[in-house]
Amino acid sequence: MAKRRVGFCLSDKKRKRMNLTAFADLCGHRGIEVVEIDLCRPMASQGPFDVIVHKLSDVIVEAEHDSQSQHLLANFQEYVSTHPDTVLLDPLPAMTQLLDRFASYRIMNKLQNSLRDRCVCSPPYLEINTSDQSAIREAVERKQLTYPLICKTRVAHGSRSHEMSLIFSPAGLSDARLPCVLQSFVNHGAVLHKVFVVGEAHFTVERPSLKNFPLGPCDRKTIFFNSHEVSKPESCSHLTALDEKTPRLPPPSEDVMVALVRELRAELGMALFGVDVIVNIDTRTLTIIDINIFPGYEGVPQFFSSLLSHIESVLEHRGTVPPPRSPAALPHQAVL
Ligand SMILES: Nc1ncnc2c1ncn2[C@@H]1O[C@H](COP(=O)(O)OP(=O)(O)OP(=O)(O)O)[C@@H](O)[C@H]1O
Ligand SMILES: O=P(O)(O)O[C@H]1[C@H](O)[C@@H](O)[C@H](OP(=O)(O)O)[C@@H](OP(=O)(O)O)[C@H]1O
Ligand SMILES: [Mg+2]
Repeated sequence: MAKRRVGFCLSDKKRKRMNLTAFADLCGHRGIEVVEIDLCRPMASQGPFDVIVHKLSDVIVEAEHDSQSQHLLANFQEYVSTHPDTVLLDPLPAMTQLLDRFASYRIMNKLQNSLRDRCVCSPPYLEINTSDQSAIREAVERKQLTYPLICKTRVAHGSRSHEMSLIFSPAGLSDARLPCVLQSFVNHGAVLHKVFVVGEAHFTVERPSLKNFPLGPCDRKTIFFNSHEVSKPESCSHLTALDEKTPRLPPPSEDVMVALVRELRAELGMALFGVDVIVNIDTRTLTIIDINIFPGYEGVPQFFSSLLSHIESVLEHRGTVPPPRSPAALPHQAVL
């Protein structure tokens, strides 16, 4: 059989972090050649590719204002449109929607409707595009968002997207940096469950997370933080330190996780993504707070073998994959 070629299009940081060289060795033993794609050179001269695995989130975000990134992206898109048989992990429109929290929160909201009987939800939120303080206060009340609120940048990926804040009162709303989402903070005992999906497989790891806060407005100053300081495996922050008396909740049931991943996989039409969930300490409801494109899979020793199996399965079933559900049917959400 002719050698199959899989191109990888990753940032230097991502390539090193995932140890692509080690993965290429593993693939070599199965007759699959791994090629590192250089987006600065025409892609056609580096092909052909049976599959391309990529994380172009930084390039897509930069291409909004940077002509060099626009050229890199155009090079990629040109190859994709002229080689329709090449399978993309993942399709560009599917992953691009997750770059925008306005879009990904609509997906989370939709998911909570389809998984209602499984007691899965996502916290109420607002899309904020205006600096009109009275309009924001009014919308927070109308939508019955509860304080504290967590404020997240509209752009969901890249180095600037992890700067967040906790807002404790209507007066603190002026600290929100636009455009952003405001989301009700849910007490969850400082435990984050990161679900990492690779094709048909998924793995859950526990991470530190923000500690509990008293419910309701108070005159505390806004807390600014970087999400990577609180929810990486090595994170050790005063914002995650729980009172020792706080009881630990049992982990979410695997049945519910399976249902959640199945629904999300179909909804997104993606194979490499992560979903972050917490368990509400008052209602025990499984609460979705974030969906990530091609995450780090830290703490998942099966990542390489699962990725290889998925690539082999894609190669085997090429041309017979059902199309993803249309992203058009998302509920309307007022933007402020
Ligand atoms: N609604 C919420 N209620 C309680 N805690 C939350 C909520 N949303 C986020 N958090 C906390 O803030 C952290 C960062 O949130 P989020 O996952 O949305 O950020 P991110 O920058 O997109 O993270 P990632 O690195 O996974 O992409 C979470 O790990 C969790 O500790
Ligand atoms: O595996 P987890 O802990 O979920 O962390 C991921 C974050 O969720 C992603 O947001 C990071 O991607 P960006 O650097 O594109 O934001 C992603 O960066 P990476 O693409 O360099 O792996 C990871 O930091
Ligand atoms: Mg994220």
